[in-house]
Amino acid sequence: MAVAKTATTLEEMAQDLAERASEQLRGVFLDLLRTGVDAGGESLQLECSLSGLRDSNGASSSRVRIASMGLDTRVSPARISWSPFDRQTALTGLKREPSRKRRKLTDNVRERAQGPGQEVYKNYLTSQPGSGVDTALRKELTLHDQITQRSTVEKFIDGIWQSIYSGIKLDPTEVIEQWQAIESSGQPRLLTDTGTDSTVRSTSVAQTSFGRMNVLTRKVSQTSRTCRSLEVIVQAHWVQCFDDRVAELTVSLPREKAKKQTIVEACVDFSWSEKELRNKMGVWRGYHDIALSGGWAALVFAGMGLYRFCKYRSSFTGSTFDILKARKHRFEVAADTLHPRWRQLLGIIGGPTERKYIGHPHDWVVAGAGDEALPLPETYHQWDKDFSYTHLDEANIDADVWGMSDPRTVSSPSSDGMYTCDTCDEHQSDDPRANHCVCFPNLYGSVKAGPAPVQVFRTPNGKNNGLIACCAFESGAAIGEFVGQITSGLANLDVMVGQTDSSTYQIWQGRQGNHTRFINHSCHPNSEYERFVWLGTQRIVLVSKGVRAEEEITVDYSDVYWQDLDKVCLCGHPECRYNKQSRNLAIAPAPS
Ligand SMILES: C[S@@+](CC[C@H](N)C(=O)[O-])C[C@H]1O[C@@H](n2cnc3c(N)ncnc32)[C@H](O)[C@@H]1O
Repeated sequence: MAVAKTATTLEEMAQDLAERASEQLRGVFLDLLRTGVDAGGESLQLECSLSGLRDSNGASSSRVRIASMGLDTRVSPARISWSPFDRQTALTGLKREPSRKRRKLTDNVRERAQGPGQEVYKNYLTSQPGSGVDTALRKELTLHDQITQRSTVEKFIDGIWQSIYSGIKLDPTEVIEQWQAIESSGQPRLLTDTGTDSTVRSTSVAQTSFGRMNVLTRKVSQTSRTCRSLEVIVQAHWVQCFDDRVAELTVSLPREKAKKQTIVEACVDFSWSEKELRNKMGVWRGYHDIALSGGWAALVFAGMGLYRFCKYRSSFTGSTFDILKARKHRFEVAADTLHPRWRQLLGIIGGPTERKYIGHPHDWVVAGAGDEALPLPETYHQWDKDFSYTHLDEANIDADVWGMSDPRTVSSPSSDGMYTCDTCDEHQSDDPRANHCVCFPNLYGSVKAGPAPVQVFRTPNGKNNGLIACCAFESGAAIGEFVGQITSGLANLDVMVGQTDSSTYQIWQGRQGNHTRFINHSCHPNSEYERFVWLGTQRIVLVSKGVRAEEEITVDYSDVYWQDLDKVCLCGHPECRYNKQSRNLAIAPAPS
């Protein structure tokens, strides 16, 4: 392949090819491993190279390896070793120094470790003691680690979920407020005001200015994020207007001429060269296509990777758009319920600003690919016409049963008024500045993390609703506390039984609780309940055993639950203990 282009373009092309090839090679090997290929104890190497490249003097350079993957079937389980785009070799091959831009773009190692949605993979890397990220990436990865690597599309979708579930606040009024603050005084007001913001509670001079700087930085970052969203909305909409103008001109002109004339009109208005406009248009069309398939929420909440995703377009395939289409209503449920004002941003292009999904995120049950979400009560009407569900953040004690006492209490504070964690031995406190226990930081002791990135979904196989993970939960991460009404004496209802040295209690979630209420049983679950004591009170926490994005979250309800139940388990696992066959066999074993 002879290439005669500028260094930047060539490097970009090599990077683009490397990314595509790496993804393909990995897929090929993973498919082989999944089908149980018998490579006869061999070590195989698959390589992808660029050859015929010329350096700046026009001389041929050596072959440049852009991706390589090894499969070692001599070990069990078979291992894949992966060498991504080797910038050093590639650029030596091209006899050119990496440009500053390229250095950033090709630094996929760091991006892989830091990009949104990389929790599972990131933890693999950081769990290698003393290993630098670069060396860790080159380490041999097990099949499981390889599978948990996310494709470009999956990473992009992770980015959307992460920003929807993060604390970012997208609100056009913020932009106006910040602008007015600058215009009215020309001073950085937050730095000179006495400050009434609740986050500014400092005492020393440095603390005071740090606190104010925190507030200013938060507000400006938020404003900038909102502006960026406005920018991509306008640019995506511009593409629609461009297409409409071309269509209009096509009535009297051949299509190519109509397009050309529309570009010229735009260049005049933008004061840009045609090349500049065409480059921008390519990216903006990407924004337009994302909004068209995944809805405006997908575009507005796209993470940091949006520009890159649209610039390189290596994942712009029909299946990517199908994946986004399938999630459109799911993104909207989360965006509407967690960011009630986000649709106001669409006002800038005269788009619809009315919220579609109102209420709590779990007031809605997301349905099959591309279907609108259903109101939660509707999904229980066949059993209870008046079904309603109260969302709780904390357990609620049934005073008729327990009066003013909490049956979950297991210990009192020590003489200094502090509680110590019996797992990590550190002080616990609801004040993040005084807390040292890091056992479940997304649930206790830290600044409250946002809601867990999970949705109630319609199961396709007769279990009614279930809980689906939008993002991966690495093994050991808390998915939520089992929150409901703390009571006792209920019979014939699904309850969690809790026990301390002095009492036995039930947690009932039938009509009040949190998302853990919707978790189904599996004989091969991906999460489990753990007891944990927070501030002297027993808590039951749902902990991941390694949940992947888009997977149903399940637990094992235990044999005690199923024993005398007149029900069949629908978990579908090959080793299901309570499916129709297992139950029939248990009742009438086949004659030997
Ligand atoms: C705590 S709820 C889970 C959410 C429930 N699917 C719903 O729609 O409300 C427990 C109930 O879900 C159903 N369920 C959970 N796991 C199941 C499984 N593996 N097979 C069949 N039904 C299941 C049973 O009806 C069970 O009583």
